[in-house]
Amino acid sequence: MANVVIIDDDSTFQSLLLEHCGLLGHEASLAGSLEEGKKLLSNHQADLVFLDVRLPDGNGLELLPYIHELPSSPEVIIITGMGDANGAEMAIKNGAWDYLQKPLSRQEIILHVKRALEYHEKKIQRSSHVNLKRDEIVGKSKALRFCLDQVAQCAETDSGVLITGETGTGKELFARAIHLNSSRSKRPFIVVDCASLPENLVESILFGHVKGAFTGANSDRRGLVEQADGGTLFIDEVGELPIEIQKSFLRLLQERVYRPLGKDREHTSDFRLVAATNRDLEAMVRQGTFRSDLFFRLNTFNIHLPPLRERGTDLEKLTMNFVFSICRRNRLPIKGVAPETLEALEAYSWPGNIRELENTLDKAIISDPMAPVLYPIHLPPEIRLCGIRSKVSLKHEQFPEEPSHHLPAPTTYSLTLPFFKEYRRLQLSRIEKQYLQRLLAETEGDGELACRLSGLSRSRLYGLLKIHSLFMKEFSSPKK
Ligand SMILES: Nc1ncnc2c1ncn2[C@@H]1O[C@H](COP(=O)(O)OP(=O)(O)OP(=O)(O)O)[C@@H](O)[C@H]1O
Repeated sequence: MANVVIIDDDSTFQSLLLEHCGLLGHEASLAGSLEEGKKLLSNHQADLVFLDVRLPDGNGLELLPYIHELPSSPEVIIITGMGDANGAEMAIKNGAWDYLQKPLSRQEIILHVKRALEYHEKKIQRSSHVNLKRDEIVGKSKALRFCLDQVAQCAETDSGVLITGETGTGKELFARAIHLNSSRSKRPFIVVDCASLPENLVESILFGHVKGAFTGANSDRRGLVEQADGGTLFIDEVGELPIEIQKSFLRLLQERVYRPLGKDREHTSDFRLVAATNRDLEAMVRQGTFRSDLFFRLNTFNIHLPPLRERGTDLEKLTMNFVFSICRRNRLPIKGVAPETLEALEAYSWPGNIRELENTLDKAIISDPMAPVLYPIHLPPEIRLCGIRSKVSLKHEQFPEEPSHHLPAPTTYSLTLPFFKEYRRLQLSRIEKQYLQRLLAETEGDGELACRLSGLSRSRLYGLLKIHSLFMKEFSSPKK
């Protein structure tokens, strides 16, 4: 039995859908407006949503991004009374299952409900993260979850995979996760780093050689391709593979045969290929520095890892994990992370991605090993500056209604909580400052009015403004 949510204010259509969902053995719930629909979806594990475009309190399509983020990731069928091509485009771009126009016949309703739910069930089975071994992959942003779904998809097949993404985004980590989740997980995972292959030894390292095959070949050597037999061969930095070797490499991928140097017989190896690059292989093909046939062979299934700056809350999770493991590795007490430090880390663009984050935290912790909390002062100047710049630009924005608490979800801080006193002091100071800034803005610098509104005495208000480096023109010097 599946859960269907119907968000439509048309009572005839509501009853029609209710009746047919019931006949198919599914449970259906009703909402007549955007607001009701949102409430219903937040309390229901929906599998399928029928969403009307014209609702009394707005356009139904506005709900799409929200629905997309729901943990049950339901399918959405957009219903509209009149054809609207722009709406359809937006709906499809936002991942809607279908876009239908009223009136709908009984058969049409049954067909669409059945198809969408069948697809949904398969999707859920495929992307079940419960069984996916994530290795050390930290994060649960939407962008990362999408890549994990792709790993789950690959796990069921033996096809080649090309992982792309900027440096330090975790390409090797993902390659290992693909191996770990595949039927080859008990066999070797062999890494070939094309960027560090000495040009004159590429063939020998990949394919092996027999003693005496060339000057310096003092003994037989098994190549990496042979070692990968039965397992996974991970070709890292494949864009660096010399053009001269690309031809024999293509043959290896097509036929799984190779010839060790000095042997007259060809050998076979049964490996799964996973390749990775931070270079634009298509551009290299256009420039003639990468073979197009090899590119097409590698690019059977592509996983593109997003840069850290596009992973939202993952940065905080990664930071907490790294701080914990770096402190453990160096036998230091586990440090806390001040909210300002997180803000500075979040404001930085991380061209070196997760590797750069880990290295930065490593240096920050070692620079002051006994400090119980990591403050911005421990960070490199360029990252601190980003934090300061973002704070300055925030000042120009409207003040938030509620003070932001910046206490991460309990799980993220469970082992790296800052000291209570320190945390309390920082939060109080932040809230005080926000209050004072708002007071200054609302009273437009009128000291008397500010005292009346806030209930603070003149000297207390002056003192607080001074602490927070704020300025009110009528308070340039306190009255004695
Ligand atoms: N999601 C993640 N969770 C935890 N650690 C991660 C994650 N992604 C990457 N890392 C860590 O970041 C570092 C860099 O990852 P990795 O070597 O896999 O990146 P890469 O994309 O292959 O880099 P390059 O392109 O430079 O070879 C490693 O220490 C890895 O463990």
